[in-house]
Amino acid sequence: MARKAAIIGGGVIGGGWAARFLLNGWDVAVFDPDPEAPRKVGEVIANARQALPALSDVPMPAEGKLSFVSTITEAVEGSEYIQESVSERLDLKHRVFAQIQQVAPGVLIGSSTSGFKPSELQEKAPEPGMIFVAHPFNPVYLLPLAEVVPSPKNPPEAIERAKEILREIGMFPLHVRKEIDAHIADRFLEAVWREALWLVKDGIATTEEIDEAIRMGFGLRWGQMGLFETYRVAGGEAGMKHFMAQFGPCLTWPWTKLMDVPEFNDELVDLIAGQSDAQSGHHSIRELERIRDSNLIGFLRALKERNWGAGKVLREHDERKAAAFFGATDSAPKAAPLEMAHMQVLPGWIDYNGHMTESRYYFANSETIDAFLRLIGAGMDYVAAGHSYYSAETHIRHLGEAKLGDRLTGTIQIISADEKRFRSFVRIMKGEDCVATIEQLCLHVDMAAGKSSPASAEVWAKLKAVADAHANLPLPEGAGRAVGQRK
Ligand SMILES: NC(=O)C1=CN([C@@H]2O[C@H](COP(=O)(O)OP(=O)(O)OC[C@H]3O[C@@H](n4cnc5c(N)ncnc54)[C@H](O)[C@@H]3O)[C@@H](O)[C@H]2O)C=CC1
Ligand SMILES: C[N+](C)(C)CC(=O)CC(=O)[O-]
Repeated sequence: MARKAAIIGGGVIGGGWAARFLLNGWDVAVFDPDPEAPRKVGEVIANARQALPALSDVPMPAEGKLSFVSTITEAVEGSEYIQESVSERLDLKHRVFAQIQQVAPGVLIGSSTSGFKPSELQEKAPEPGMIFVAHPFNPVYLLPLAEVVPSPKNPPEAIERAKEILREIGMFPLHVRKEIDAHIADRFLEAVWREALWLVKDGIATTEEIDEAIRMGFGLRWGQMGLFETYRVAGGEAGMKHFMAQFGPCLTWPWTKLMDVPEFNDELVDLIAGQSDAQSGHHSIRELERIRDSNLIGFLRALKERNWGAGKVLREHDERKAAAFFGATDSAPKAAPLEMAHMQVLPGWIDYNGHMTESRYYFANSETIDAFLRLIGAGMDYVAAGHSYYSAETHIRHLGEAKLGDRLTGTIQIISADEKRFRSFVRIMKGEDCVATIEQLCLHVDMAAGKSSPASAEVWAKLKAVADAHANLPLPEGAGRAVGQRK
């Protein structure tokens, strides 16, 4: 049976949490008194369905069941985990915790609060030890960070359990050891935000110029190395000490107005909102969300390729999903092609006919097969130990066109398999359209001996599990075709 999470508060952040749990196979019950909440959450989930699977190189678990309920009691009933994401007001959060704990004693309650300390959230609660901060980042379904902030009242084992649940849904729980207003990351964001407000208010820069200063430079650096590692490199061969010596004196120069906050009034709001409208008002918020998500996917996939930073978290999550895929009987392979690879058509893939060049279809097949090989345990470790699968024969059919920027998905169906070989049928999908099929025979090889050999028992068991499940599928249209054969 699927595990259940309750999401209390279905706004921007609650919707993101709902999507993350749901797409990782949990049932989700959302409670929010706003009658618009189901629509809003639905739109966030629709975006997430386009985005999150594109980060995965193993089949996603079957989506959980989503329900919108009319009471907190219904939401938390049977829930293993509760995430509170109501508006940022302490009195409201206290009321919500009291209602939850009346009916769900002993259940973990993470709060999305951007700034309240856990000891503040726990005041007057019947079970303070079950309430802690789990502060996410928008979009919650793509960004892995969740700052987990306990107070001394939280039993360490409860916090460890919460961190494990967050890992299971692909997040990176950062344990904040000492509670502090606004945790770690929001202190940072607040500092940058205040500085930016000053720059606009003082007429130094527009909202657009500030955004360019971030996204054309240090914003790109931060996404992959953070602050300290970046500055260490900036110190040159002499490293961090040299960097500090060179830039330390700036600390006493007027390089920041941090503690001096601009007066928050209508004039400031109009100034910022007006410039922001001029900068980005030609896009709807949903459009901006989709642009943001697609950029993040490209960026995160590049990091995943390098097994670096947030990309490492994605790989670890894939490993967990792969283990679950062959583990529990209810998540065993199903009689359906497996969605294995996600790609985007890049400029270098386009030929003189203005569409994706033929060699890239072979590449797309390789991406799909390689992901499948990793899934069945025949990834790079297996190769390093001297065994691999080699391609023996391939037949590509071009059925449609892929153009620059198109997002493609590679699915695989195993037509037949034994200990020494498998015959696969890969479909390269552009949305609902199949733009190409690639049929291939792969042979298992002992690389030192240079000849075919039976796969290891573990690899064969997994390959057989998929082949057995796919044996119930009809033979794909086009399988076994020869070049030039009439339909
Ligand atoms: N928006 C952001 O960028 C981030 C916000 N957060 C935090 O997440 C929490 C939620 O923020 P947002 O989603 O941005 O706000 P939001 O305004 O989009 O959503 C808040 C939701 O809470 C609902 N709500 C109000 N009273 C409720 C109650 N008694 N029971 C259930 N739902 C109730 C509202 O109807 C609304 O849909 C806040 O604590 C915020 O600090 C955390 C990370 C980022
Ligand atoms: C602006 N904010 C304080 C609500 C931001 C966050 O809490 C995190 C984020 O997603 O930027």
